[in-house]
Amino acid sequence: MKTGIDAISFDVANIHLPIKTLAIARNIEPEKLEKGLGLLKMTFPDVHQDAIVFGANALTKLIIDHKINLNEISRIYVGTESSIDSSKPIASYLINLMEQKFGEDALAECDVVDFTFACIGGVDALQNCLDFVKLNPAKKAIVVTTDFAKYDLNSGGEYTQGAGALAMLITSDPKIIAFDNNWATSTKGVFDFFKPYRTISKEAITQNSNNDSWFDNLEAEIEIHKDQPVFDGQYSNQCYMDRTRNAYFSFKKLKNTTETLYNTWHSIVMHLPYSFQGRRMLSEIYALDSSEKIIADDIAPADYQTKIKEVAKSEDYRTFVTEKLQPAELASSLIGNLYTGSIFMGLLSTLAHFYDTNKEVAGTKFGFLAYGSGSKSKVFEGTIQPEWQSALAKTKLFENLEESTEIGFETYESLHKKELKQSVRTPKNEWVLERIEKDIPTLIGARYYKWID
Ligand SMILES: CC(=O)SCCNC(=O)CCNC(=O)[C@H](O)C(C)(C)COP(=O)(O)OP(=O)(O)OC[C@H]1O[C@@H](n2cnc3c(N)ncnc32)[C@H](O)[C@@H]1OP(=O)(O)O
Repeated sequence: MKTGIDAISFDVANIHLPIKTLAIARNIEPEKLEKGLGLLKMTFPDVHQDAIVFGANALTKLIIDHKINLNEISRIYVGTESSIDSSKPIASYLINLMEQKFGEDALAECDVVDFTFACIGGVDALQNCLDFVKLNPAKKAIVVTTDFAKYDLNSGGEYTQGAGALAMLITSDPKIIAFDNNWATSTKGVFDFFKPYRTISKEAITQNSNNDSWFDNLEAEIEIHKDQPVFDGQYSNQCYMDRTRNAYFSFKKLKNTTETLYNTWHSIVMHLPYSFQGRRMLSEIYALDSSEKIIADDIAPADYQTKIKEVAKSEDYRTFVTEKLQPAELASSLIGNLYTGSIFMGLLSTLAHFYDTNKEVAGTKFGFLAYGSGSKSKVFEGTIQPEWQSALAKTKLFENLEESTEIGFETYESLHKKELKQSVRTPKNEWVLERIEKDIPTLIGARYYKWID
């Protein structure tokens, strides 16, 4: 029996800052960001958008565009690292919004939950849903990945920001891709990137707030949770490389093959926190798994990294990147980081590219290398299904991204600081954040959303 993705929808922030504008404002060479990291545009949420809005929009599109009968949906599992609540999952908000749109009992018997493990939470949700459908072939599940990748102003992560969601229907008769049963995992507990609760004084908050009454009853010190992570960029890259390399070679063992695994994959889809992360991280695996022994067994440790860098610059590796990785990078360059959604956007970008260029890829195998900080990697593979093109006909990824509205640097900074009160774009056919309760004691912090026709 096959299990996999039957349909995909997405919603990304539809305003963006050109990366060149950010580079100039921050005194960074634009070529470093454009040619070194592959960044062109950075999407950013509008005033009325948050992770719940993106998730609800992607889910609503999936249900409407693919005429999904909600009685058939047994699970909605959400991958996210942008939760706004330690108790109530984003999945609970999504159910509430689907009830508003499709009827009070629309998903009354559906199991819903959030999965959090940095950027790999969506892959964890997918793996669970695939297992569920394998056991219950008549049932269907939906995986939603939704995030706002927000970094501090002036930080090394600032140029990798982005925001949006994907929703994927998982069935036992998938039209887009069927996943194989082998999944390899590599895990290690580290602090490369995380979003801890931090202690902050009431004085510091009130000094930075224009709404003092909100803080009147607070203690002198409180714990706050920031959207922005604490991270060590170069260390996070090292963890990414170590985990994916280990998972890749475990995957070879699972498959009991000595063949160069990446040669068996038509396309490679990796977690892309920025467009060129995959190509910068994969050169080591490319060299180690080569039949030509690019890296000799007796190489001195001091020469190892130099050799990997040489491989990354070689003509052979560049050709390999163009053929196998570049299609997944295209959307990332125009969006930025989607955290849990990045790997799935890579899949959609690859398929949308082949769709737009009329390339038939049915029957080919795609390899997936997922990563989440903290840290965990999963390697798995799937086969593209004969009906992938008809299943993607409505998606129009690149046409949609073309319609994004450019914003200037001042607008970006005021959105980042939450100072802007009026949306940049007038919402249409989408969910919006209406208000956050500030007064009723039993509802303080509750978020309310509405659908705008
Ligand atoms: C969240 C996760 O998924 S964990 C894994 C990734 N980590 C993150 O995303 C955390 C947040 N981001 C960050 O910390 C940073 O943005 C990082 C670590 C991703 C990048 O760090 P930076 O210090 O900005 O860049 P770094 O020095 O590593 O690389 C710059 C690249 O541009 C290249 N470059 C620099 N200047 C130029 C130029 N003028 N023209 C062309 N290329 C240039 C460099 O050669 C280098 O590429 P190479 O190593 O392939 O040769």
